[in-house]
Amino acid sequence: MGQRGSKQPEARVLLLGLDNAGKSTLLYKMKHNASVSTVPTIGFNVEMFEHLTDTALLG
Ligand SMILES: Nc1nc2c(ncn2[C@@H]2O[C@H](COP(=O)(O)OP(=O)(O)OP(=O)(O)O)[C@@H](O)[C@H]2O)c(=O)[nH]1
Ligand SMILES: [Mg+2]
Repeated sequence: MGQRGSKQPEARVLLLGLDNAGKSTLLYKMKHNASVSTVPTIGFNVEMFEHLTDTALLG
């Protein structure tokens, strides 16, 4: 994610929520742009992905 010199900003995002809230579903939807079936997460999920942002919105 984010090569050196890239103008695309990097961010580390912590996604917190109650059990069964849809955290994993949202994570994999953003990563793969697809709806995936999930099982309850033991521990935590860590994923890296690129997501184009509208830099104008970021200032
Ligand atoms: N109706 C509806 N169901 C959703 C939505 N997002 C997720 N679900 C369903 O909610 C259930 C739990 O989703 P997960 O993504 O596994 O939830 P989680 O927060 O990761 O759960 P834990 O890992 O157990 O904490 C699954 O059956 C999903 O299909 C949504 O936006 N709408
Ligand atoms: Mg989960």
